[in-house]
Amino acid sequence: MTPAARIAAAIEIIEEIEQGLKPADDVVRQWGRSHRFAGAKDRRAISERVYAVLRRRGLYAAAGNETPRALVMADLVLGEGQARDDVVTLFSGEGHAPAPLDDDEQAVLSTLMAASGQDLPAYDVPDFMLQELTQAFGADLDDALAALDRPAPVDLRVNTLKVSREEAATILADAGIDTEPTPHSPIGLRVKGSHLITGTQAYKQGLVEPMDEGSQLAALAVAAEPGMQVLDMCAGAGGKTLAIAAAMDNSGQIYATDTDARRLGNLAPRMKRAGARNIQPLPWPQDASFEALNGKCDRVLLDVPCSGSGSWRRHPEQKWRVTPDDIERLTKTQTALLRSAAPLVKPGGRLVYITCSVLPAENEARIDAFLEAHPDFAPHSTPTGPRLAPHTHGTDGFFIRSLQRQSP
Ligand SMILES: C[S@@+](CC[C@H](N)C(=O)[O-])C[C@H]1O[C@@H](n2cnc3c(N)ncnc32)[C@H](O)[C@@H]1O
Repeated sequence: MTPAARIAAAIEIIEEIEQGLKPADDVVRQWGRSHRFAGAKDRRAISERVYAVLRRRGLYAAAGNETPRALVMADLVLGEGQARDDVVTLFSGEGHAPAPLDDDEQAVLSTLMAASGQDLPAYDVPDFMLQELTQAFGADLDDALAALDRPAPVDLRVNTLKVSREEAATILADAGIDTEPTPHSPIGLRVKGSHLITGTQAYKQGLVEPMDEGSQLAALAVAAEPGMQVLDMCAGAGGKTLAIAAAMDNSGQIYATDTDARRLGNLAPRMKRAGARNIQPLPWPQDASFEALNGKCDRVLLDVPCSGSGSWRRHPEQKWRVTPDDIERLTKTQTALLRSAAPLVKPGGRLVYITCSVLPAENEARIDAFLEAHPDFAPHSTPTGPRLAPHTHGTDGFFIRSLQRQSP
């Protein structure tokens, strides 16, 4: 593909992402599948362009405007320092190049050429989030936001039901994939270079699963032990459920449930691949109550739905999709989930609340309110502390609080 055809492809992909219906990585992947003529280098270049735009979308939109074509022009000018004539040449309309710039776009290009650092907003985040982010990071705000804007590494969770971390690293190395141990998680490997992990035998045989190191640490913070009764109330497709099953060495019981039956349906094949035998998928009850588990659970995991603001490295499009109304709706759900989880924990057991958000409204504020209303729960320390973030741990942003139910 020519450079101009790659630009046209990036614009097409960004147009679909901007509709807000699908995660950006799904759109990029589907484009690759339906354009087989694009080689690996083309696909990489197109994907890099798309993500460069998504990571600086706020700044680019402020500097020019927010049509996908203008956002890509902004990346060429402000991200790469391309000259005006070169941009006009790329938008030639010839062959597979994007259509020529119209008069309005020529004007946007002039504005972009004149834009200087001082004209641009200091931070590429929605205004309504800035106060929360400042509260969360204080003097580290610049470092934290810069780290949330950088691409994330590919981390793998080693399935210790089948192999040790060292064995998995050797098997991957034999397949041409070099890794290094993750610095904080004892069950993680960080992949060096770019590889399609889901195509490897190690993945197909259930030896490794792609999982951010922060997510691994969050699952380990549940501190589930063999023989325990565990409820994973927001199991989704079971990423953390499977990590907990391995920590329990397949002994005891994990009930995995979710309001989204389709996502939960993806757990069964993953359990099979992982050789996890102590997980019981549980349909979400119509009355949203789990009376049979009242006071019986050693651990209840609440990996609650959240803004995803800790995962902007992987899902930069989320930054501009979440609205203040979403945050309000999410915090209500988080409060309701905490309330319904509390009675399920047995005395001496723990409720573990996890978000992949860095916003205090979804984190500290929820826990403070919960503890105020539930004096029978008290904070229990976790090895990493409550906050993980890219600038401090090299992980996605996570909030993890373990709350122990006191014996009467
Ligand atoms: C952060 S995701 C869970 C990810 C999963 N634990 C993992 O490790 O892959 C949050 C999950 O909460 C579920 N959810 C959304 N609203 C819910 C509700 N009111 N009650 C329970 N689960 C809910 C979503 O369907 C979603 O699967």
